[in-house]
Amino acid sequence: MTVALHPSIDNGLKQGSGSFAGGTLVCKCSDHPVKVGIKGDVAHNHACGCTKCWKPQGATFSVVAVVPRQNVSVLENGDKLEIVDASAVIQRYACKACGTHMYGRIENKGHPFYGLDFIHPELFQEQGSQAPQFAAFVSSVIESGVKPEQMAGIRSRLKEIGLEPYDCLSPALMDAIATHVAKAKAA
Ligand SMILES: N[C@@H](CCC(=O)N[C@@H](CS)C(=O)NCC(=O)O)C(=O)O
Ligand SMILES: [Zn+2]
Ligand SMILES: [Zn+2]
Repeated sequence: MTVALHPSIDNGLKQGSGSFAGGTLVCKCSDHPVKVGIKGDVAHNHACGCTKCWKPQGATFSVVAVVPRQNVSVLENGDKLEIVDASAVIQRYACKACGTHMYGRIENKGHPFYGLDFIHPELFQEQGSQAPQFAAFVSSVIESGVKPEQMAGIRSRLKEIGLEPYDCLSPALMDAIATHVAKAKAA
């Protein structure tokens, strides 16, 4: 049996249209779902193995991407949202009823990713947003109960579907973070 990573990638990556104009993220509630509007396409979409990012039932990885925070607006039933952990760097707004994380926001203006919100593209009603580009925090899945001996199979399945596995973020994002830190130190 192949390793289950996440339902939206287990049958292979679905490439984005390249011209996704944005759409609406909808939580899992059948009654009064939370709806969040997103303008434009997502960026840096990736699978994340960390314990903090929301995953659907049975998934080993989260699929998460960023959008400019000004492109995010709560459209309906925002009273159902609560911050999962106010002390986390990323404040994740989840539906109190179904637990789905609708967006994550960084309030620390000095953070390298300040200005970007984290969202889960699988919650779009619409098709065509950017496909995942890589897998991050892969070793962290062990913290959720994956056995270390399963890791070789997980990494090889990620590579097979075209997601290079990293145990932190991708080199491009790690370089962007380090560049931000170096500039802040020099200032
Ligand atoms: N090994 C840790 C890693 C957590 C972590 O650092 N997650 C990254 C990727 S989402 C992060 O930026 N977290 C900031 C936050 O969760 O606020 C875990 O799995 O809990
Ligand atoms: Zn809900
Ligand atoms: Zn994560």
